[in-house]
Amino acid sequence: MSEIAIRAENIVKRYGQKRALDDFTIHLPQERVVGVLGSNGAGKSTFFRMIAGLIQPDHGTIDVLGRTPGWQTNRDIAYLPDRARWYEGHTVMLALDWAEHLLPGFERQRAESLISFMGLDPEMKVHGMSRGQEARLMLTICMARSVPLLLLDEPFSGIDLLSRERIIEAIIDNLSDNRQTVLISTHEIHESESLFDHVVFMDNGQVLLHGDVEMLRAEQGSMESIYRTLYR
Ligand SMILES: Nc1ncnc2c1ncn2[C@@H]1O[C@H](COP(=O)(O)OP(=O)(O)OP(=O)(O)O)[C@@H](O)[C@H]1O
Repeated sequence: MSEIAIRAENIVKRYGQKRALDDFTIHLPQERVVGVLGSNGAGKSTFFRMIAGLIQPDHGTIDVLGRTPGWQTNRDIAYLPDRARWYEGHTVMLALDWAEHLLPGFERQRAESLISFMGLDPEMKVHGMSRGQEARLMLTICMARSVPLLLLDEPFSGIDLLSRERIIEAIIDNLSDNRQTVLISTHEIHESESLFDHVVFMDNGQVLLHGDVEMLRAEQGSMESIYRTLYR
């Protein structure tokens, strides 16, 4: 039995009347690639923000790598948020300089080879980038960090099919030589299905189903067909 990376017990998180997480309980294994799946508003980003220590539960407990999330745990987490902020005038290279100075575990050489794999021009200005180029840069900055936990919130949203495939290839390549736990939230189940070792299906702030992909596949079919059945 593998170790637990994230342990959430009976979490409630409210925004006004809305319960973004509602008695949410999950234990996620270490050193696996976990797909966090669910329709719009299911609570995926709320869960990720809580793991990153950006928001606190109103009720329940969460521990991440054995500790309560907060500024102390953040050096062990590379978080790809659903939106980016860049410095005015930064180029791709300057963004890497910034990351190298500020982000614990950032490996410059790995970042540079990912930049070329992702087809990004190092001199390109970050403010003029397309959504797909920006997503590739954000992902590069996350994946170049040698940290135990990677949180990728919607890394494929708004990205064309070929870029998506390239990103998935980069994630798989990057993982083979790393002992990281990776959480990926996505709606793009069809293309990303091959990535996951473990999946969590969420709805209305709760867990509908979760488990080891091989086992679920043997019992119930592809993740895509399970998704279609669950959210019909
Ligand atoms: N800061 C906020 N203020 C008010 N409501 C919020 C806030 N953040 C999330 N919510 C609400 O909580 C619920 C869960 O949102 P969340 O962003 O976690 O879902 P999600 O599964 O990531 O959705 P999506 O796939 O659309 O990104 C939604 O109903 C959303 O409107």
